[in-house]
Amino acid sequence: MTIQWFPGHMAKARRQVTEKLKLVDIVIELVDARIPLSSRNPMIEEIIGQKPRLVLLNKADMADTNRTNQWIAYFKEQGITALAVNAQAGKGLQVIVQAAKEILKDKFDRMKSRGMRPRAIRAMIVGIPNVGKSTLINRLAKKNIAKTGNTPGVTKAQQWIKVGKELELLDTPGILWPKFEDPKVGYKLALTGAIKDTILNLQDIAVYGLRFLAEHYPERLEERYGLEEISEEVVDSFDKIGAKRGCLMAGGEVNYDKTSEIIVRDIRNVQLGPMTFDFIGEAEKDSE
Ligand SMILES: Nc1nc2c(ncn2[C@@H]2O[C@H](COP(=O)(O)OP(=O)(O)OP(=O)(O)O)[C@@H](O)[C@H]2O)c(=O)[nH]1
Repeated sequence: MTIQWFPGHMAKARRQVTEKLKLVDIVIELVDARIPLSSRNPMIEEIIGQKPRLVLLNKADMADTNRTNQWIAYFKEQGITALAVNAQAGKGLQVIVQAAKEILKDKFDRMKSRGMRPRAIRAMIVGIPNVGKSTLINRLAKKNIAKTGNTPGVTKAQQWIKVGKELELLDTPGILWPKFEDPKVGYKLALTGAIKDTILNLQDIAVYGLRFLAEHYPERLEERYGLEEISEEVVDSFDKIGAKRGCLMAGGEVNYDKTSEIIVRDIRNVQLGPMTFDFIGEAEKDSE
């Protein structure tokens, strides 16, 4: 199964990102800390090419901290600096400028040795929908949105946001759409709110979520829904959850759509605790 959303948007977004890449020193790639692999655009390497990059694992407050640390180590092994942040609360943001400076040290040292005037690092944020791009930009911007008309090589004025003295951000982020062939990735995107439920079958998303919980966080199933395990016949578990949460139709039958909605919403809103759906092993399998 290949699901490709908005193929027209995809091509347009890609063109826009490619165009703006010329203006910046570094790309700040925002991924969802709950799905650091599934929330990346699969073409990202190809689109960004040799441009230096900083990866931010956003919504770290909603993810499993141990796994976030494992993912940071994983990116490091690939030669990529990754940081955990919470754009909403403004946590972890102070180190972004420092990390960007370190990544670009050689380039800026070379510029200096050629007698060029020191300037701020220019960056752009890219990421899939709903990953927190606007939240991060607003957090970093405070009130420092500045119009700079004279960016060399562009006719259209770009809006740059000053983040302290040392960093300038393009005010509009690049949107890179997710795309997947593996339905599992789709379920993870749906469970984290990156794609609408309507793209996939809601009951399938809920079943995936329940099975995932049973395998990796069984105690939380028990806590929230009073389930000790997910029965082979998953419908039995739906019956229990639906009955417990009052998702009944006239006649007392459990309403499976309503129950699915509750399960998906609970997972998405962290009612079952912070969790991470992607595992390092899955990344390693992909790169084989
Ligand atoms: N818990 C938590 N929520 C966050 C965080 N960052 C963003 N959010 C929430 O995630 C939702 C989406 O954030 P946006 O900033 O609109 O995401 P975006 O990437 O700009 O989305 P698009 O405009 O669809 O491309 C909002 O409800 C934010 O409040 C975070 O670090 N933690």
